[in-house]
Amino acid sequence: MASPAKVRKVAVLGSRAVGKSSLTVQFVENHFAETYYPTIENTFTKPIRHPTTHHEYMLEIYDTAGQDEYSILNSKHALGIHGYMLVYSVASRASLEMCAVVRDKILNYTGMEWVPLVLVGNKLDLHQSRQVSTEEAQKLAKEWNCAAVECSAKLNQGVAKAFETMLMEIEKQTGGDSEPPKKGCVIQ
Ligand SMILES: Nc1nc2c(ncn2[C@@H]2O[C@H](COP(=O)(O)OP(=O)(O)OP(=O)(O)O)[C@@H](O)[C@H]2O)c(=O)[nH]1
Repeated sequence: MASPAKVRKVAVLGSRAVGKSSLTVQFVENHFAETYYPTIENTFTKPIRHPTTHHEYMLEIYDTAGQDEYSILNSKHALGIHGYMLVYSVASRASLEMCAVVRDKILNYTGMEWVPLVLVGNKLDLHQSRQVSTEEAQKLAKEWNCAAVECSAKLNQGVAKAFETMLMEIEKQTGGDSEPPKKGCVIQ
């Protein structure tokens, strides 16, 4: 009998209305809704294959309510999480700035200097109203030693790649170990 796929837990974080739910729903259920319903908290699961090792994993995706500078990162955002997708809209500079705030909170909360992280620029289809260039996001990702991707949940462009990149970032670090890194103390 085949051994069960390894579970990898991913939290999707970022400002309100950047498309966290749309991205997740497009990836898991292959559809897109124009109507905006603010998320409270949702969990999704989907099998995924590592693009280079071709090993199969089960992704557990935590779609969160949008964060702002006053949100407190709670244990649900950090406990047992293997990787973080920090989502911004390419049409909103403020939402990119929020990714930096959220990243600081993750590092503070986990006590880590580095965690597997993907900077995800969504709403790539909004060419006319772009406020964040690809180069700027890549530069930031380099500073943070993380990956950067751009996508459109609406057009289903780059969506699967965003999650595959997340898996690769996680596996780069765990090297196949199923436990997320532990350091410092995590207050519950
Ligand atoms: N043009 C465009 N609109 C998008 C895209 N992704 C999401 N949207 C729209 O943006 C709005 C917000 O999308 P959500 O997925 O609900 O955003 P969210 O980040 O989950 O929002 P919160 O739950 O409040 O944090 C909705 O009206 C979506 O239809 C995209 O790729 N392109």
